[in-house]
Amino acid sequence: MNNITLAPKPGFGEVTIPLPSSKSESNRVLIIDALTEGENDISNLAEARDTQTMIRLLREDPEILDVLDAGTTMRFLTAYAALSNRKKTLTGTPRMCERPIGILVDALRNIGAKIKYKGKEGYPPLETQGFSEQLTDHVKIRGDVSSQYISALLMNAPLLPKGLTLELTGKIGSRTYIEMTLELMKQFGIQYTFHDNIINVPHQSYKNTAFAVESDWSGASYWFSLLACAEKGSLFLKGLKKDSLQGDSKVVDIMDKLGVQSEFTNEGIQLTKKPVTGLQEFDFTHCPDLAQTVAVTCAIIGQKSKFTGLESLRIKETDRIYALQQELAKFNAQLVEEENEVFTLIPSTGIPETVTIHTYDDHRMAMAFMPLATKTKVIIEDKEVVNKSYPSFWKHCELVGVL
Ligand SMILES: O=C(O)C1=C[C@@H](OP(=O)(O)O)[C@@H](O)[C@H](O)C1
Ligand SMILES: C=C(OP(=O)(O)O)C(=O)O
Repeated sequence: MNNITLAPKPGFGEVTIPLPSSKSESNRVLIIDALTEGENDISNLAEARDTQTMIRLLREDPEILDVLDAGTTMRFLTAYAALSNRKKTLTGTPRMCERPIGILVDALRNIGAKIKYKGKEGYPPLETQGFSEQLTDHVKIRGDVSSQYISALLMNAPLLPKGLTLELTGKIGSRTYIEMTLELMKQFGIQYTFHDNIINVPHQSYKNTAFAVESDWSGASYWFSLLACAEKGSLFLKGLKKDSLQGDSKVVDIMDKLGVQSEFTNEGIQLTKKPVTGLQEFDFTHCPDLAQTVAVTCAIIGQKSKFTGLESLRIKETDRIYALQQELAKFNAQLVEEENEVFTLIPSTGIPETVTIHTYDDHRMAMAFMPLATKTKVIIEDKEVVNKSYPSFWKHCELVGVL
């Protein structure tokens, strides 16, 4: 494994970070593009491996779709292949084959798709075996496991002969990602309604359009965190917009409490330091990808806080709760489960001279712990892990001098 060593760097001057494009937006517009007749003018697609994998699999159209470790690619391509009557095998990394997909497969089978598991029931690998007749236009689906199942169904819904009504049951998690899907569909000409827990998409066609993918707010979060942890500095993050499709733009409000002030300009967002405000409570139900960033920030800046909405973290690239607990402990911070799904983040009581961070095949573990370099020497195991969403991450670290 290829380690990377970050030099202690308490502060920096005024630095501009170019930022990558959003893989979530990219992977949606790629599926929508595949479902549109004619040509869309799509620009600024993400360099993320998850997106490059999606592009390659759609272009080369192989019999075996190996998505590697990309959750959206797995879920979106499963629904796409199943409902467009393509016979494909979908597989991925060993971890991908531990990430559940049964809720999506059950919904697709209810609609009329034939799907067979090739290993364990409810998990990849699986085979889509054809779709000849739509059996129903009303499907109930749990909203509390992964919104990606819902997004996957929604994007295909307009092309179903009878359209589709989804009734979401239970708590709805990652709702902002469902809204992102619907808003993008709308930009490509689709009409829908979403009231309470019912989403209705009538049968209709996607319209050709021009679309430029936005910069990635999840990737931006690490720079907010770096500034929160630094003694001094200011950062300009290019390409972020105030009215974003991405729920992770919530990082602006979260980091405002943790000592980072944001000011939007036409080109992006200017970050400066400000005082931290008291004991904090953070709910990650609709922005789960920010949890690691915020946990590490609080641990470093000495901010005790309460975390909820972490349920989906256990089925992501790794069990992110376990991974956080292990790695935070290396600099004497803790993420303690108090009662059912309520956690307390207890900040560091002392940072050792060198900390080595294990990344558990999870890009966000590597990136979230980078700001620890404001306090000490940090060795991050497996530098390539960031390629999943942010291949230029280490290059951007050079701009602030932690590398
Ligand atoms: O739809 C998407 O683009 C995503 C949805 C979220 O997953 P869940 O819906 O499984 O929480 C998020 O964690 C993931 O990084 C990207
Ligand atoms: C959870 C993530 O991705 P996915 O589920 O698409 O693999 C992520 O990028 O943090």
